[in-house]
Amino acid sequence: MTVKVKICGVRTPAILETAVAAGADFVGLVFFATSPRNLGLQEAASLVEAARGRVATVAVMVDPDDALIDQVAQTVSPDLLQLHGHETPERVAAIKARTRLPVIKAIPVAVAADIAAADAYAGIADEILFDAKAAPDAALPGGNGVPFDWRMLAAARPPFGLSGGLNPGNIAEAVRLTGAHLVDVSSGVESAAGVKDEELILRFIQGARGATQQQAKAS
Ligand SMILES: O=C(O)c1ccccc1N[C@@H]1O[C@H](COP(=O)(O)O)[C@@H](O)[C@H]1O
Repeated sequence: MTVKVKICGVRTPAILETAVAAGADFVGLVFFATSPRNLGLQEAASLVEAARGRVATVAVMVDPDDALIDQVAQTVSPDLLQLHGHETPERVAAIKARTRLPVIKAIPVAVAADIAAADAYAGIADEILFDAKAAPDAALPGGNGVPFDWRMLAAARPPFGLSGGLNPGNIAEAVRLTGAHLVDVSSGVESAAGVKDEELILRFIQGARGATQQQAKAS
């Protein structure tokens, strides 16, 4: 199994090129006003145009209303959507029907019981992404660079994605321990909030690929 890698919070053409050259499968474009990775619609549309056919683009949104969904779908035209808020299964289904785009649904995890929340999205979300639940006083619902205890994912139904505090130093262990088929990183490949680092992106993707090979040998 080859682990898919998503580099989230891409904001510049140069970092898009780094992610493509390093072999990323997905790049994430964030639409969340208070995030240091937030993008305007036109900036994002330019990045999607440059990415088309080379790496899949994911629009990351948090409890978006229909107006934002329509603006992103029509102006930016990403390949997928990532819903990172409190979207119910019904809302996810409605957004999919409205946009005809595949949806990644983030499930926040703090305690083992949180894993079961994913079940309600079976057959609705195209991908489940287990992410660390943000602290109540956190400014962002995601993208905080904080991991959760991956051992809780023993109760998760594969396939699933993993995010939250991943970085070049822990990605190999994360893949080996969880068996995630998709890994998603933002803070862990940044030199400062919202500033992606080319070297960290390269090392992260190499670490994910290396872990895949070891896992394949062991099975
Ligand atoms: O990255 C952001 O700014 C962001 C804002 C709002 C919702 C989600 C966001 N990012 C997602 O958060 C996780 C974990 O990120 P990190 O690696 O711990 O920094 C990841 O799925 C991002 O797509």
